[in-house]
Amino acid sequence: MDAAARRWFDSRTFDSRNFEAGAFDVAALVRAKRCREQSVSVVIPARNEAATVGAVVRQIHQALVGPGLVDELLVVDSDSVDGTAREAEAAGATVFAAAGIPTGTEPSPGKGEALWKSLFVSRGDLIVFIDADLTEWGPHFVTGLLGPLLRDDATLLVKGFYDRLADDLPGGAQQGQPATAPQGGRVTELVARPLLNLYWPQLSAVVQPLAGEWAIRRGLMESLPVPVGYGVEFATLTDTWSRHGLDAIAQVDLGRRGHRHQNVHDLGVMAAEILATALRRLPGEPPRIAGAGQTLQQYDRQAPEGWLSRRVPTLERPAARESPHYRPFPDRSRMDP
Ligand SMILES: O=c1ccn([C@@H]2O[C@H](COP(=O)(O)OP(=O)(O)O[C@H]3O[C@H](CO)[C@@H](O)[C@H](O)[C@H]3O)[C@@H](O)[C@H]2O)c(=O)[nH]1
Ligand SMILES: O=C(O)[C@H](O)COP(=O)(O)O
Repeated sequence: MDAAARRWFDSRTFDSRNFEAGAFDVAALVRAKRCREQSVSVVIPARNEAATVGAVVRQIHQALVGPGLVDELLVVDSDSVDGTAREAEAAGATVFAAAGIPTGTEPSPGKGEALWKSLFVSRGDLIVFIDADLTEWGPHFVTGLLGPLLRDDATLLVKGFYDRLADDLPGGAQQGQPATAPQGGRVTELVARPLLNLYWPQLSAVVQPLAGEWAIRRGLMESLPVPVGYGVEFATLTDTWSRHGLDAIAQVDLGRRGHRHQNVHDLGVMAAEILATALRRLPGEPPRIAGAGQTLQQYDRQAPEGWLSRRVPTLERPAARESPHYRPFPDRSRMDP
């Protein structure tokens, strides 16, 4: 392993269960938050997650909003056509439709778009992103991610990591038996990790570079360009490293994580988005993405004429703080009790 990556792993990896006794405890985090005059937003991007978003919101609401750790709990509804917004609201979230958030830009579908737009409607100094499709997880995801940010001002970005459950893949849990090996994270293992090892070896010790559970200081997030699609995690990680160095990043072991798996054709589109995000960031003249590269052709016997033509979103939003629609300073008066 790259020596810098190894040193980083040894010094910047934490465990949400035993990070210095009490440091992940809700009461201790609330004290640290108040002492540092920080406010916290939890943002959950959700596209057609009616089946799971309610439980995710409810658990965070019950465990962390009441005690005062999370100041606002937002769901950004990313063009859902199911009852996502209704479920999220009933569980206690404030819901914004991504397409309705005024940013002066033409709406574009995608997860990155939802995260970028959340900056325009949230107020926290610290922002925690949590996926809406989680099936095995807990509120310690949020406390774990906040711990390093509330402990050390030099930490700007915290990535979660975990064993990724994949019950239906080889090595996954079968018939009630625990998994022999976590086999989840196909795009992570087949695309993101090889890319990082080849071109960003300093980041090769980030255990889950694509984790959808991460926390970031607003001052950093508002300064970064954001791919509208699934490139958002890869971009945030590599851009934070190139602008602020390795020690601005920390990672936290959150245990185990289960989520809804996408099929391999859908993951193909995600992989293409991550490749486009990475190619754009390679040193030197960025290779042009040909017009036709914006679609991915996938063979499918059932499709008309045998081929699916999938759009690959490669658009990136400029740093939010460059937008005249962006309010740069959180309105703390509305957040502190
Ligand atoms: O257009 C979209 C697509 C997804 N989502 C939401 O984003 C989250 C993650 O999306 P998902 O389709 O579940 O992604 P995964 O297959 O789980 O992909 C992994 O890898 C992605 C690429 O890095 C990350 O963005 C994900 O968070 C991470 O879990 C979920 O809450 C989705 O509802 C949106 O809000 N808008
Ligand atoms: O992060 C990933 O690699 C994708 O979310 C795919 O995950 P899965 O293989 O566990 O479905």
